[in-house]
Amino acid sequence: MPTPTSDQAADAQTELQYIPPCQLPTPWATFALHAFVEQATGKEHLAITLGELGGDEPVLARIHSECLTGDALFSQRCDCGAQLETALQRIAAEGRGAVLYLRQEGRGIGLVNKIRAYQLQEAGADTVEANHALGFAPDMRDYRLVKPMLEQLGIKSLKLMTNNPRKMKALEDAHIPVAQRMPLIVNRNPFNERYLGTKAARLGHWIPLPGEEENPE
Ligand SMILES: Nc1nc2c(ncn2[C@@H]2O[C@H](COP(=O)(O)OP(=O)(O)OP(=O)(O)O)[C@@H](O)[C@H]2O)c(=O)[nH]1
Ligand SMILES: [Zn+2]
Repeated sequence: MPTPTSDQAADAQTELQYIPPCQLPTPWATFALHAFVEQATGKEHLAITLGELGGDEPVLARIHSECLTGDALFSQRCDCGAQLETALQRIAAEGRGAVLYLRQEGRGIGLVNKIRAYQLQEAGADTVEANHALGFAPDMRDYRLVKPMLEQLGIKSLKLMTNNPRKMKALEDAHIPVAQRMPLIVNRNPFNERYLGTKAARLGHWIPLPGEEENPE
């Protein structure tokens, strides 16, 4: 039996079952909600889309990592909930776009471990040190699913809302065309000041420190 090539192996790992959309009415627009079931893990990923996504015009998009505490429980410890809301609002205003909602909670360490990491942060660690103390790399996320999800949706290239250089690099490595990066700096508050500062200083995020220019490009 022939040995699978690495491409075939990667395809097998990223095999996805596509579930066609239902409507998702929100305060800003009625989006289409698509699901993708990752066969290897059973994880249920989502795409929230608006408008006609085919064609050569880059699509306004956000690739969002699950953050139950921020996205659903209003946590002010991070900027995730506000980023998700702002992304949906901007897409509604443009009339066209997509949010890929990837189920990689806690930068890939899961919800329970994120709660443990938060406890360590309450005891003085920063977000990177807390991950290390729990035996994890600072960022365990994997963006290999993005390409097949975009292909299914007919999206050729992105105007990507992000401040994260690692995400940009991961997409480049996955040969996903990003025509433009759009900063998404929202909800700075006293509870997430240190977290955002650590993201800028230790994870390289393009987030200005207080007093710096908002758009570093
Ligand atoms: N392990 C860990 N995960 C966190 C922590 N705070 C937020 N997260 C997770 O971080 C992920 C969001 O990552 P971020 O780096 O904030 O943002 P990003 O989406 O990579 O970058 P942007 O596109 O610029 O927003 C979500 O999965 C959150 O659950 C934390 O202190 N520790
Ligand atoms: Zn968050």
